Amino acid sequence: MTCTMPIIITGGAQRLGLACAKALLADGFDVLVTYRATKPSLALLEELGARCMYADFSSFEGVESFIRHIKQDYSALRGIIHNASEWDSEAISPDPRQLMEKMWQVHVFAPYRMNLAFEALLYAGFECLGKADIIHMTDYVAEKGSDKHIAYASSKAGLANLTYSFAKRFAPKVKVNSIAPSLLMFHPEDDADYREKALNKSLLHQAPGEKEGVLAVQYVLTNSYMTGRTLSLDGGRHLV
Ligand SMILES: NC(=O)C1=CN([C@@H]2O[C@H](COP(=O)(O)OP(=O)(O)OC[C@H]3O[C@@H](n4cnc5c(N)ncnc54)[C@H](OP(=O)(O)O)[C@@H]3O)[C@@H](O)[C@H]2O)C=CC1
Ligand SMILES: Nc1nc2c(c(=O)[nH]1)N=C([C@H](O)[C@@H](O)CO)CN2
Repeated sequence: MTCTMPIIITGGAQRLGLACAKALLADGFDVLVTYRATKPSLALLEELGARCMYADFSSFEGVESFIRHIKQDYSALRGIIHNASEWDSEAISPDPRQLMEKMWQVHVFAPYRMNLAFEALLYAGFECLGKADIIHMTDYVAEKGSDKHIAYASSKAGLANLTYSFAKRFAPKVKVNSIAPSLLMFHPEDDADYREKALNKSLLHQAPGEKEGVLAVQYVLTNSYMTGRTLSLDGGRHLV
């Protein structure tokens, strides 16, 4: 059993999760990142002081195994950021049952099961540090739906709803909030036409990058009077 009280970032070996891990390490947090595929970023994170733990949330057993490892190694947690996600579409996933199960497994069941399992550890973190947080990384489409990512959007809406229930259940010790981004960053393979259309979906016409997601996480973690809420990061997309 170690004496650190980490904040867990699921799926933290790339893009937003990685940027959050680096920023929170610089802010002085103990950071534990979960990864599935091995990536060069893991060595860098370990060099910076993070612990990197393999976890695959695509099965019930994978979630249970991760919970067992955390409970074995820690008696308290500063928090958990449910960032792990897959943005699968109906176009690339022809089997509706498989797609829906996959999206709800990673975006709803895994966070739900972990939140319940880590209740006592989060309370212990609160007793020691005076703060404990759960952050759900949802999506703008949880509110509006998406014609090309129907199952994905529904599962992010499920995750958004968990925010309300866990905020009630864990109050006043653990704050539970969502961050709901719209476009943060493109993928290298996105073509010019796609990029233009995506940028035009918001009032601010930006793909702001990881840094805006990081700032949102830092705000939620610093804040002491916000729970059961969603911080929207969408460039005013709801007004277009
Ligand atoms: N990027 C954007 O513009 C937007 C992002 N968001 C949300 O913000 C968050 C971060 O986005 P982004 O950085 O782009 O995410 P990415 O898709 O780039 O990364 C997600 C991470 O989750 C991990 N992951 C996926 N499935 C599983 C699983 N079953 N078990 C364990 N780990 C898993 C992946 O690991 P591996 O590669 O090893 O599978 C990967 O490291 C996500 O929740 C996303 O939905 C919302 C709106 C816009
Ligand atoms: N897990 C992921 N979720 C999302 C991603 C992603 O790359 N991984 N990307 C998006 C898009 O940026 C979209 O918001 C605009 O094209 C949404 N969710």
